[in-house]
Amino acid sequence: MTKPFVPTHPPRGTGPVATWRGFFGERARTSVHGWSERMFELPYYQREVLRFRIHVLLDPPLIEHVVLTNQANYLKPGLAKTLLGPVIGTGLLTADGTLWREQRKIVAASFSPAAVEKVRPVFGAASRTAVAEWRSGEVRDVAVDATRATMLIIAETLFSADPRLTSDEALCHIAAALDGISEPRLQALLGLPMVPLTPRARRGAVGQRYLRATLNQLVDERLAAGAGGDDFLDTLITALRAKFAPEEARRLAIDNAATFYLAGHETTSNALAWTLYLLSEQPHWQDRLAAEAQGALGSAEWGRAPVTTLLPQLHTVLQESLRLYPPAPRFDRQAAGEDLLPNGEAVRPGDIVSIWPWLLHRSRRLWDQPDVFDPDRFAPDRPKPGRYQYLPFGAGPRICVGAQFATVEALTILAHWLAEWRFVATGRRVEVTGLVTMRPKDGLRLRVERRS
Ligand code: HEM
Repeated sequence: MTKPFVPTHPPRGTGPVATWRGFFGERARTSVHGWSERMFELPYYQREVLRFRIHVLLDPPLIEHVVLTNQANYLKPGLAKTLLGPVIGTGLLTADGTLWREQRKIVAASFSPAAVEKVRPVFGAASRTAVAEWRSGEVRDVAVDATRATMLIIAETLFSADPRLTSDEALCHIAAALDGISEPRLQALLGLPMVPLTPRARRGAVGQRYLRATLNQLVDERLAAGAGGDDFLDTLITALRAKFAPEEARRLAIDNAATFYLAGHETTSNALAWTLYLLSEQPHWQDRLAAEAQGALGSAEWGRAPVTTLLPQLHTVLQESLRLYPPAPRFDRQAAGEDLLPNGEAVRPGDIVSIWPWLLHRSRRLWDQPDVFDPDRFAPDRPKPGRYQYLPFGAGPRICVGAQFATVEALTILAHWLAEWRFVATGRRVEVTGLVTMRPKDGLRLRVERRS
């Protein structure tokens, strides 16, 4: 019997956290920092932050009500639109109502299981490119390798590998753009002008301008060439032009190019990094998965059967990793009208409802030993967790449109890497950081050793 492994998580306090702490110090940098123990037990919690009343939903029936049953009343929050608007405009992630529905219909086909199967060879090739320069025995930041691999994959699968999206310069700008997105949130909350005040916010603004300008250029070039190709961007432009007036179609093409470029790589790269961290601490799991991956990659079924079937143990580990470190640790909605939650709490127009996979996935009411790494909880012979209890990809009609893409991509990359390489912890403490997505603080430095 091996000792239960409790992977890293931020310290927890005993009492409620003061609101101001959300704007200064570690909690302002790390959204999952400083939650009190109580929050991992409660089904519901209410707090006021500046002029907003926030309902934190920690019980599956409450979540089902908001994301499914009465979802028409719950929109993407105004604050998120203010912060993300300069980068992703009114693309799929931030749009509501009819504009959202039309865009979802347009992009759904590009992310269907059949479409994802078609791009699996790209995932394999990117996995091999990423390790080409690795030297056995060296210590590397594998979080950076994961980001590069997922970024190349998005650039290749969605934008036919345009070099303006894959250069080192692009990589730096995009990382800064993402990092700077939530920096001016106090200004946004107070309704003040969104002037970048901190160095991080200024770097973010430069990165965001670079991304928008590059995608503007890309879309205009595609439009000038007739957008007759069959990659994601050309398909998107053609479908948008069939539905919207030319100028709106052009703007939505740029908004969605930015949306998919940003939403489509950072989350998956964080999932990869957290999985490698967990495995570096659990060598016996790593050896099991290496054997499974070697068998799958060498079989005639690779490339034909679904990766989830060929890599059942790796799939349980990925699911457990997404439970412990959901790359999107929270997502919110804002009430359009009045409502009554199933627990009897009244919701007023403008209230925020906040859904926290980070808290929900570690709730002591819902999980057995929630802080322990135990991939077997996802084994096929065990009962599946409830639909609204485990939501790394969200739930309801707005569930992540890239969930299948991300799962197949992550499993493919991990299979290639684990089959050939051993990832060894260096003894350095790993900590969590991030406001919008959750990643290892200061990267993930691991020793990589070639398996003989
Ligand atoms: C492990 C990887 C990923 C995770 C954990 C993740 C997580 C999520 C979550 C939680 C949502 C729902 C947010 C909400 O309801 O407010 C979401 C939405 C979305 N995701 Fe992902 N995502 C991942 C990968 C991807 C990929 C690979 C793509 C695209 C290539 C993508 C594109 C999107 C888009 C466009 C939406 C908005 C969908 C809509 O509102 O209709 N994501 N994602």
